[in-house]
Parts: sequence; structure tokens; C-alpha cells
Amino acid sequence: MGETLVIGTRGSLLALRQSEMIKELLEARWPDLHVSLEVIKTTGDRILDVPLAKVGGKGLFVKEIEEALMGGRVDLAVHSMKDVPAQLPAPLDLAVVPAREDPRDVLVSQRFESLDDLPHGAVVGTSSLRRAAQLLVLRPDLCIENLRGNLDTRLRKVREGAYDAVVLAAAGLHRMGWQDRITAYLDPERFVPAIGQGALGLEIRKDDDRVRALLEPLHDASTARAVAAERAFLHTLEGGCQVPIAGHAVMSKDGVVLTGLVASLDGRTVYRESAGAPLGSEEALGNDLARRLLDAGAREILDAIYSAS
Ligand SMILES: NCc1[nH]cc(CCC(=O)O)c1CC(=O)O
Repeated sequence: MGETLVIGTRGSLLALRQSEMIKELLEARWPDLHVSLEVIKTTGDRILDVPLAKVGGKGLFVKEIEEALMGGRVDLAVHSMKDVPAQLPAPLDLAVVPAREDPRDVLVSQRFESLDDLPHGAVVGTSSLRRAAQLLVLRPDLCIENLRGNLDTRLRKVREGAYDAVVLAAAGLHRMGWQDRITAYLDPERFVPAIGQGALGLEIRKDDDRVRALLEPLHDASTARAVAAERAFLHTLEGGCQVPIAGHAVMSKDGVVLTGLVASLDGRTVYRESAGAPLGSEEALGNDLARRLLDAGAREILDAIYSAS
């Protein structure tokens, strides 16, 4: 009998797929290692009929898994990075960040070819305030309707015609092998992705050197830098996934360029800027860009949203 490692995971098809992928990579790299999955139900999985923005609180999809990690019931949590709040519990560490999947959002529609092709007043389903606000920036005439549920549920609802289109993350569809459902990729300059979208975060106990060493070969330094810039931006804005905030970093050989956006819920007011920095200054870049947006007027948008909720 070799070594064992237990992954704590949500039970959604996408979460299971992502955890399976990490299990396969680890077992391929360490032939004596046996990895098992332990499914944990999170608050976000339990409350499916309420818009996430109304459920409130940060980390709805990670909290129970982090508790299992801290309690020693599991050794590793495989999260979608975009579900992980900027601030982690002190005993835990996002130790390893594997190479990023496609960070873009995509449009999925049965009848229309693109965002511009949607008819006036078309019904688009999303429960993301970020997606809703950016849809309204580009197409103020659209009718945004709340749509929660796992990826498979959302795809079924658009297929059944309950919505003219939905917006989803390319990464989830790619990982599930459902890329044939994608109608159009949205340009990340025009439709800015969520902080951490397309990246996974491997979370462990900070003092667990055994698991840290096992995961080490899966780390991608370039993705980690991009995500560090995006998460510093989020941290300084003090945002959860319940506010219309977007951030996307692109790495080059010698630097990083970060685009950040804060929009009002109706998409009528948008603050958006890009800035670059040399490698190694990702956190400062994210913090600075957030402060610039706050000073430009984003603070008023966020204050209004937080005081209303
Ligand atoms: N909000 C749920 C969620 N969390 C991560 C992904 C996609 C995978 C990723 O971004 O890595 C999704 C689905 C979606 O937004 O379409």
C-alpha cells in the first residue's frame, strides 16, 4: 500500500470533473499514490432557488470544504479559483495553481449567432451581476433573467428555449467536453472575465508539507502570477462574487497587463482601466488598479450595492 490523499470536492459534474483531472495528474506523476474523492455539499449547492447576490456572504461554494480541510477530514480542496474569496482562513493556503484553461466567457444560444445577433429585448439568463452588467453595457435592450443551477441545468434550460441565450465560462464547457454547445467566444477586452476564471486553486493546510510536495509539479508560475494580480485587485475592492466586478490579467515574457472593471447593476456606469507592471509586481499592480478605480468613482457604486444588501 502506497500513500493516500483525499480530495474534498463539491458534487456538481464540473467540480467532480475538475477533481478527477487533478487526481489523474497526481496519480500519473506519483505511481504509488492513491487519491480518493470525498463529496461535500456547500451552502451554494444547498440554496439553488435564490440569486447568489441575495444569499449573501462570501465563499458560498468553499466554506464547508475549507472546514473539512481544517478538521483534517480531507487533505486537498480543488476549487474553481473564481469561487474562492480573496481572503482565506489563516490555517489554509492556495498552495498550487495549475495552468489556466480558457478564461473567456461564451454565449450559448440555440437560434442566434452572437451577442449582436440577438433580437431587441431578447431574454438572456445569468445569475452573475458581472455578466448582467456587462451584457447591459453592450446591449441595454436585453432582458436579463436570473438563472442559477449547475452547468448542465443551465445548458438544458437554454436548449428547452426558456432563454434566448446564456453566458457561461468557456473553461467549464471545455473541461466537460461540451465545447460544441458554444455559440460565440466573448472578447475579454470587451467582456471582462471574472477574477480567477478558468483557473483552479489547490488549497491545503498551510503546515502540510507532505501534500505541498505532492502537488508541486502541477504548479504553473505564469497562471499563479496572473491570478495574484486579479485577486489583489478583488481584495482591495473588498468584493465577493456578489458585485459587478471583473478582472483579467494577461502575462507576457517580461510583464503582466491587468484590466479591471466595476459597473453599476444596470450597466449605465462603468469604470474600467488597464495597467501594466513588470513580473514580480502583480500584487502591487492589482492593488493600485483597484485604488484608481475606487478614486475614479467605483467606490460610490460599491457603497450603494453593499448598503442595499
Ligand atoms: N459560478 C460557477 C462556476 N465556477 C467556475 C465555473 C467555470 C469554470 C472556471 O471558471 O474555471 C463556473 C461556471 C460558469 O461560470 O459558467
